[in-house]
Amino acid sequence: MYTSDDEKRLYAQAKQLLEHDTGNAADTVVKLREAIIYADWKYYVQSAPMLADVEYDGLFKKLKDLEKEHPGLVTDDSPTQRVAYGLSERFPAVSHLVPMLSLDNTYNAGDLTDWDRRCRELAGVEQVTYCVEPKYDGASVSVIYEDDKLVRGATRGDGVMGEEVTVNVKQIKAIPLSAPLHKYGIKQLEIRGEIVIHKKVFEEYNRQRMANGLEPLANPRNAASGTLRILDPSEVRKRGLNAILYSISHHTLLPGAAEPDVLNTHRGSLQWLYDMGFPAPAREMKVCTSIEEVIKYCIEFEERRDDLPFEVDGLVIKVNDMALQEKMGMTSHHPRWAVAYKFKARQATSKLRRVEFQVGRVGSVTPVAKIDPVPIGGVTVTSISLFNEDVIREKDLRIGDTVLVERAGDVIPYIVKPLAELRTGDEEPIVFPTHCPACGSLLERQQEEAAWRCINATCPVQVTERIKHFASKDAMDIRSLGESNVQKFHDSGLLPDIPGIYNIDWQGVKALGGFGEKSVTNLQQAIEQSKKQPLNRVIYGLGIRYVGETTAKTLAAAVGHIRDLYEWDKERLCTLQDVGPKVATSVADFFARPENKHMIDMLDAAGVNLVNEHKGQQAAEGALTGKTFLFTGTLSHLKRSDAEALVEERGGTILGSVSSKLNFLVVGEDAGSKLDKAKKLGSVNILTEQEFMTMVGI
Ligand SMILES: NC(=O)c1ccc[n+]([C@@H]2O[C@H](COP(=O)([O-])OP(=O)(O)OC[C@H]3O[C@@H](n4cnc5c(N)ncnc54)[C@H](O)[C@@H]3O)[C@@H](O)[C@H]2O)c1
Ligand SMILES: [Zn+2]
Repeated sequence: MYTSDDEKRLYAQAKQLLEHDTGNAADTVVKLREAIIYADWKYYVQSAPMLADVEYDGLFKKLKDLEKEHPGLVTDDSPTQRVAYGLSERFPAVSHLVPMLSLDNTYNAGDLTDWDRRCRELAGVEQVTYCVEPKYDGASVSVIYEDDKLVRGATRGDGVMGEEVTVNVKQIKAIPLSAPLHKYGIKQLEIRGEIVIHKKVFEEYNRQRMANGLEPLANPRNAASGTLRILDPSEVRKRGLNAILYSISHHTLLPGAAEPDVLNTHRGSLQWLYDMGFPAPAREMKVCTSIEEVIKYCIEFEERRDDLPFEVDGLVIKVNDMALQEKMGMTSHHPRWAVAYKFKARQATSKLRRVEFQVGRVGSVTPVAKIDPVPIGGVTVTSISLFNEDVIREKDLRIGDTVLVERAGDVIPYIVKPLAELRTGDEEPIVFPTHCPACGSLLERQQEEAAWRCINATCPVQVTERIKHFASKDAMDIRSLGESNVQKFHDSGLLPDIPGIYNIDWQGVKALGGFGEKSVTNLQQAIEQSKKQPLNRVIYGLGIRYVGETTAKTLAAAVGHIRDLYEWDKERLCTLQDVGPKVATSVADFFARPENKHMIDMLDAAGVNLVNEHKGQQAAEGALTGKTFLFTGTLSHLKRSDAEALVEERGGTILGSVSSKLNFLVVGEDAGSKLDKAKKLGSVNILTEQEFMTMVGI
């Protein structure tokens, strides 16, 4: 449909339209339409989005605004006049009882306030009650029940006609095959919802695809919509789809029956569906009586988005009163009584300019992509780790490529893929160095390892990285000795190695300039204090390969003095919890090396604590040993990370999800599906935050 030259031109056109307005409205409208139609094709037909969602929405809004200003420029085939894309010829087409529309979008508090004002004007009331619910990122579906039986399931298709996928919908266990509708006087009921795929199921599915040499799917949405349209229902069943049914779009009554009251409000209808066994978001929904409350909830919810089992790309705000909804009506594109509040974008495109190779503290060489700065999810991204050479090869990345970048929540940004269709032929391969960029030693790669390593123990970059790690927050926590100070001191010969921290020539520091009396005193104090840190922090700070904070705690707990570890061989180390052969080998090698023993002697001489006074007391102290915990919802007294630390300090373990292995679920405000699941299991002890605090004695 599009040649590769077309694709390049349209991509450039879209980017240009986003950046500046061309003067001529008629011309801009044509260009916007062209770009949007192309983006739609990439997104819906090819499932390979070319633009980030915000960019697409930005183009769409520009077109809408221009058309509003110049109504004469609106054409019938403008994307603003279309409901949606997405009909294939694989399944029979069926008409929806009520069109399945899109949603209008908002991105910030200001947009929401404007929308609220328009709502109140349209509704002709002073105050509107809203229901706020998650905007599930999956594939929309419409299901119809008649005479208590599920009779039809359909995709959204073009909004008017959808694909009939009843057999596949019946494979989804969350969707009841029957419901007692007659009891409420209902003959026919059409419900709208979203077919979703659990994040964990999605990850597993992608792992399998990759194991079979297939490219992983970009997101759970594509996985859900793809699966719904598979021709083999038994395959659909295997994929573990889930569903959320979030609104009643149509109903007819049995002859003589009265309209059930529950259908007077959106909230009432969701509760009713939920009580009948439908997967309605009755628990996840919040009723708000003002837009300020809506805004507050939206902001809070966005922070928790990553805790949810499903992908959520925003919230949907709906007018609660059904009579008002009716009164407000819809445009050809979206209902006027609902709006989406979209979370910060997680994807964007940028150009890969070059790749730098960075040496880490254990000598592994990591390729880091330098891209044109691009804002994603509230931060500007310029550098992205590419992990290792294999990742570069698998993704077939080249210098000069346009790349799709994603940054999800706290997760570090990564390159999803290059947009190969935009290549001009001038792209260049990424050449991995054969020698260490810091010291020039020949790099080595062990067979079972992904990374190339510099094995020169005195490699200058490795040395500074090790010092930085030792001083870092989770290790010795020497606050004033940040990364830039370490670098500065090392470069001036004042900080040759880790023990050197305790032997800094302060006159030399003062001579460097930039350090006042006060900052030197602060630094000295921070260094002095670090001498008292517990042994596990020292062990973690030494930067032994594969020894993270947890393993460092295990090692420290097992000995009375760090030198005791000199006597531990691999077999004995393997008897410790969570220590496998790989970790054991690394630990044993570390403590066998004379230079490391020398370093420990130096730390000892400097007065750094190397003993564990609590050896043997661990069991007594570990009041929660063997117990598992999980926190959900918003805690009001404790920070989540502090609460988790309280459990771990007492020997307990934090789990990632609710399962039969979970002993205690601590529930904060607005707890969601985890609480429901725990209640369902019945074996989990549910605690309030206060009960938890009493339990741990604070
Ligand atoms: N990146 C691109 O190139 C590109 C191209 C085309 C479209 N898009 C994206 O797709 C969007 C348009 O897609 P759309 O028309 O599906 O609209 P949408 O994704 O903005 O919202 C509408 C959909 O939200 C879903 N939804 C989830 N939870 C819901 C709930 N609780 N209540 C009501 N609806 C809920 C429904 O399936 C509904 O169809 C654009 O805004 C854009 O972000 C991106
Ligand atoms: Zn080196």
